[in-house]
Amino acid sequence: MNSDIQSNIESKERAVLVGIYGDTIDKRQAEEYITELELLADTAGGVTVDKILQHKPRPDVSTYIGKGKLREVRQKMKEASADLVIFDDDLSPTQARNIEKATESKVLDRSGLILDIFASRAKTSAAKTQVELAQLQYLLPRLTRYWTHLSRQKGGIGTKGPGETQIETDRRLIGRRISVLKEKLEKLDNQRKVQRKGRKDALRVALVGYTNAGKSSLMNAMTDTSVFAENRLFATLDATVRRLQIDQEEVLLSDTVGFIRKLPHNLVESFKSTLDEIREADILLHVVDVASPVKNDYIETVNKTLEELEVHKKPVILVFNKVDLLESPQDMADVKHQYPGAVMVSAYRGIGLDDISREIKKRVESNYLYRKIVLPIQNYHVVSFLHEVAEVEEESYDEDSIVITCRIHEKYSGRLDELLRKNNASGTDLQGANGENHADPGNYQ
Ligand SMILES: Nc1nc2c(ncn2[C@@H]2O[C@H](COP(=O)(O)OP(=O)(O)OP(=O)(O)O)[C@@H](O)[C@H]2O)c(=O)[nH]1
Ligand SMILES: [Mg+2]
Repeated sequence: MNSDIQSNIESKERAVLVGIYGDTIDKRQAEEYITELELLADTAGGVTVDKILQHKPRPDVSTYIGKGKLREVRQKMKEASADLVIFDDDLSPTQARNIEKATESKVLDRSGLILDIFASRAKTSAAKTQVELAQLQYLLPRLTRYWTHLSRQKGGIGTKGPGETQIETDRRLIGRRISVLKEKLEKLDNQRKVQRKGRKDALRVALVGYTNAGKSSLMNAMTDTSVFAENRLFATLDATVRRLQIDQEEVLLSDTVGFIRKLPHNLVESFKSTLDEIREADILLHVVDVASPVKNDYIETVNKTLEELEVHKKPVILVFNKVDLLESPQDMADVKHQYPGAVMVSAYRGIGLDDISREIKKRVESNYLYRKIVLPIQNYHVVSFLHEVAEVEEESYDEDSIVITCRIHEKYSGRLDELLRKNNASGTDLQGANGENHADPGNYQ
């Protein structure tokens, strides 16, 4: 065997995972969550040697699990020669300190682990800056001698990112570093805004979903490109945008960072620019791993995150990916029954991709209005605005007016109405794309 690989395996940190269940989550969910934590630990380069679940309706304020259970954890860690203990929840700085004292080993919580993965995965300057900011904000309240000292000196999981010297310096320095990073992010954000202006007219579609659902794979399948995808969590940290043509419609498809249960709050904040892709999208494709036994939980987590981002009112197309993994046609029928509007696809096999395009088209059509605009003559800037943003179908001029019939996206309605108001013009809604007749809301004479 290659000696590098050998040493890599040997150097893997051994982790014991700990979680609780009771009031808010039942045992089955807790088991799924701790399996997810195992995958997170694996993604971070660790190996899980034991998993411990305790029935405990509410976490203990000072030690999270009970004192007796903590002794058991310590014992099991010794037996399994574990290097660290990872909790499937966020620990308060006090809890973390107490647990560390009691177990005499490195302690990590869910946020710390996720931050560590993000740190090792960040490639671009923006992602690196965002992760460092989130890490420092996470670290600041935990910056006490004992905990930091022990955790940091041992190296390994939970210690990637800002180096030892930075962390050991006093809070003021970290505070200053935080402002510098924030400034840097603001600059990057402005640059992105400028870039985005150039593409404002195309339809914007964003892939969102739980981590590992197959968003990047779907992006690749739909656009015939190769965006990094793998069976580990958080393969994608930066938004990638690709062009796509659906009939005549030009579509910009963006891949985004995956969501996860209890995504650290400051991490969500610091990924603002990535999440702007979602905020600015016209349509969201919510990708779900259809083969997961906890897909309903995933859907719920994603919906909650979308709500937190205040984008839940956007049109969403639910896309069940990985249908190739379903064992029977009945499984497929069950999902269809539970989620009637959803699209069933396989990024691997290229199944159902046309259905996604068809759904996108359907949503787009329902967003267009047919309008007849009557303008006093010489209002050429209104004419050129219409030519810029709408599909002009008829245009006629006589001595005192210009009459234009056009198909216009509803997102321009506000701007158009304002222009009409300012210019003493009138706009009549003709027929919506869905065949309804609309009353005339826009006579501004
Ligand atoms: N069987 C099967 N596996 C798939 C399919 N699509 C994606 N996968 C696998 O699922 C895993 C995750 O895929 P990604 O495309 O990286 O998922 P993602 O949603 O972009 O994940 P993050 O970027 O980590 O949030 C990879 O191992 C893919 O190969 C599919 O249609 N069928
Ligand atoms: Mg991805």
